[in-house]
Order: sequence, then structure tokens, then C-alpha cells
Amino acid sequence: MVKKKILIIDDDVDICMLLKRFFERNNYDVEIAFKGKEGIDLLKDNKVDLVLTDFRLPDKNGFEMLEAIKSINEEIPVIIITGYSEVNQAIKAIRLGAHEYVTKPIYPEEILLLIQDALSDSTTNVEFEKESTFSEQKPVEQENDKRNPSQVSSDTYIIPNSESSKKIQQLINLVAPTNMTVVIIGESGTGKEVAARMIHDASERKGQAFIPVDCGALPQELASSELFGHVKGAFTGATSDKKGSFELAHNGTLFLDEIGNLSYENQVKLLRVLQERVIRKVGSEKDKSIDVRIIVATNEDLSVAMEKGDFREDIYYRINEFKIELPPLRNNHEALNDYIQFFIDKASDELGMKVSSLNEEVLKLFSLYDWPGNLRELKNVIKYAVLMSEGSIIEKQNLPVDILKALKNLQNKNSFRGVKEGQEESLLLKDITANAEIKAILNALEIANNNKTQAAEILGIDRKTLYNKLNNYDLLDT
Ligand SMILES: Nc1ncnc2c1ncn2[C@@H]1O[C@H](COP(=O)(O)OP(=O)(O)OP(=O)(O)O)[C@@H](O)[C@H]1O
Repeated sequence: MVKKKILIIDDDVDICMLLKRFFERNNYDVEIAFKGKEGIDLLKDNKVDLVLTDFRLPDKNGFEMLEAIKSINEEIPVIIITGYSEVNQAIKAIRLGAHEYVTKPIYPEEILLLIQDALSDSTTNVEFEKESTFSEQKPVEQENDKRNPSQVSSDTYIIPNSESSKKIQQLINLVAPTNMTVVIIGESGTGKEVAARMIHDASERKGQAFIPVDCGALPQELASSELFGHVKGAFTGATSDKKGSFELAHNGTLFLDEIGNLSYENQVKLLRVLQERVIRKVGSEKDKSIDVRIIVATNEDLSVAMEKGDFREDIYYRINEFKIELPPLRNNHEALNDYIQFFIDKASDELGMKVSSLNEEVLKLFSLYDWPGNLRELKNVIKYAVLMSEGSIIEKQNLPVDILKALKNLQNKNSFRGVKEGQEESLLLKDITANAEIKAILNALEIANNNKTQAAEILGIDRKTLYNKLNNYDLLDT
């Protein structure tokens, strides 16, 4: 199959090389140019399928580039890379025909998704999950994609060799053969959906449909139809009968994620399914019997939602048949190594690389970090690091910048704590001296209410020296 060709135009050599390597690993051919004119010349002489250009080039700006590119080939999709301060101009560029824009710092996977979208290309095999903090609500079409009866093989998850993981597995095995409704509680990314699939796979319903529904992403006006289906003519646009998620899950398992987001109206309908095991499609007069195992997930305390009146009491008690609580990764350190190894092997396999482990330094950083995005974050960070690694071992410089930043802040905090609590471990004179200095600086800053001039006075040094020391000890952010 002929590979699609991407032309990258950016005067930043690192960005060009990083993206080139990344796109080539994802089955694209790549040309690079460091100047606008060079890019235009390449475009004239080569068949290019997509242009990725920096907005601010040494010799041309984004508008001039767009005009020149479009005059050579009107159809070619152009993605603009821009800094935050230039977003307004990037939006204007879209009005002038650019396909999309991305803001720096760049995330290769984000650009890859845009490129795939622009080229409607499904040949690439790298799929990064977006962190929930960045993800937008999924449109219904995507939900529909998920509604295929799905199976997961055991190579998509592991059961780590930790006490809490083993306990959870016991609960899963215990409840799986029953028809009980299960409530899975855990922060985002802790593996609630995976746990629900494990229950399904260990039940007699294995082989039947497993239908996940993200209640938080269901648009209010379409939620009933998505969940319960509709009959032709039920509302404008209902041109044919449609099965809802409950019906699709018949004989199988329905996984209602973020159930706390279900509207009051749909909570009432859900109650009917739970009590009578029947559904009624939107616009229909008839009930239909349904046999589904329901598993729900939430990352909020439903009893609080119930007390506030946001969640119906009768449903709360009805679904609260069996509860499984998944710990956040930061509280499940015992399992960290197993997850790390699993994700490295998986990413290495998917990306066709030979990365086998990470070095001691990275392992230590990983155990310090608190993983707010839990397993999803760990998986994505490892996938990124595997992709960026040069050899078989992941090193610190292979980690995403934002993680390194967060780790740096964390280390600073820890080093304060260590110093404050007098836990200097090193016996090296230079470390002891440095710690003493840090301690004195921190004390002075505390007394001076973080006023640097006053702190410098207390310490008997000038302000510039204080700044130098803060900089040397990575304390400037604090
Ligand atoms: N036991 C496991 N082994 C391997 N990977 C796992 C495991 N559990 C979860 N994961 C991975 O972690 C990521 C998050 O899992 P999942 O979607 O199940 O979390 P969630 O709690 O349902 O997330 P959200 O709250 O955002 O819906 C997924 O990529 C999943 O494949």
C-alpha cells in the first residue's frame, strides 16, 4: 500500500525530527522543511497528502503559507502549529481554509489523530487515549461504535500480584456467576470498565454482548432513545426503528458508566427495568421483556448525590447490590511494577519496538508520582515513553514533559519535607551543606512570608544571590 506523505514545515529542528520519527513509525512518509519557501518548493516537486506548518516561520507567516499552499493544491489539508498567543490567528486561518490547528506544546499523538481525521486514514495503529481532563464529551456516533458486542481477551488486562488486586479479583469471581447488579466505585482511570468486563467474562453471559454506555456523554435529548431505543416516527429524525443499549445487551451485560449523570426521567425508566425487567421504546405503547445483567460505575459517592436529591433513593438501594471499590493507583503501589511491565510489553508490541523495561531512576519517579489519571495515565505515559525511547530501556528523558514537570514539583516538595523533618540521608558533606542551606532559605522565606527581598536580608545575602540559590536548588516555583 502506498504510504501517505506528510510535509512538516517548522524552523524548530527538534520538533521536525521528533514528528518525522513519530509519523514514520506510524506508516507515513515524511518530508521536512525549515523555511516557508523551502516547504513551498518541496510541495511543487512532490506529491504531498498533508501539510503541517508552523504559523510563525522565519520567512513567512501562517496566512502567507496557507495562500501559497492552496494556490498549488486547493484540496490539500493544512494543519497549523501555533503558540497560545496566536490562537486567534489560527482560528482565522481555519476560516481561510486550514483544516485544523494545534497549539504548542505539541503532543504527537494529538496531531496524529488530526492527521488521521484529515486523511480519513485508518491504516495507522497507534491509538492514545486522551486524558479525561482533555477529553471532550464523546458524540453519540462514537458511543454507537462502542456498542458492538465486545469481547476482551485476557491479554488486554492483568491481575497484579498485590493484596488489594487479589481481593478485588476474589470479589469479581464471587459475584460474576450471579445476576446481581454490581456497583463499581473508583476514580477515573482506575479500571472500572475493565473490572465490569472481567465480571462479564467470568459469568455465564460470556459470549453474549457486553455493552458499555457512558451516561456522562449521553446528550440529554437523545439519552432515552440511546438507552431504550425508539420506534419510527417517535420524533423528528426518527426515520426507522432503533434498538437501544438495553435491547442490544439482551442476554448479556449492560455497563452504565457514570450512572450519577443519568437524568431523573431516565432514572425512573431504569428503575422499571430493574424492578420488572421490561423496557419501552420511545414512542411505543408496548413493553418488551429484557434479560440484562446491569453493572454500574461511578466515581462519586452516590449516597451524597442521593442526599442532595440528585439521585433517586429507590434506584440507589436497588442497584446497590454488590459493591466493588477500586483503589487509586497511588494507594496501590504494590501493584505498580506489574502494571508497568504489562504496559511496557503491550506498548512495545503494538508499536513494533523492543523496549523491555525502565531504568531505576524512572521507576523511582513513578513510585513518587501520585497518578491522578490512574491506570489510564500510566498506560499513556508508558506508551509515549516506549515510543520515544532509543534503546530497550526507558529513561527519564523519554517521559512526557508534563509528567517531568509534575515530578520536579513533587521532588521539590519532598526535599523540603526531608529537610524540614531533618531526614538528610546522605553523608556527603556537599549534600549536608546543601540541605542546611535549603533549610535556612526555607525558614527565611517562611518568616518573610515569601518576600524574597526580606528573606535575603534575613539571610544576610543580596537578592540576586538568593535567586541564584533558589534557581540552583530548583526552588523558584515555591
Ligand atoms: N487490570 C488491568 N490491566 C491492564 N490494563 C488495565 C487494567 N485495568 C484498567 N486498565 C487500563 O486502564 C485504562 C482505564 O481503564 P478503564 O477505562 O476501565 O477505567 P475507568 O475507571 O472505567 O475509567 P473512567 O472512569 O474514566 O471511565 C484502560 O486503558 C484500561 O485498558
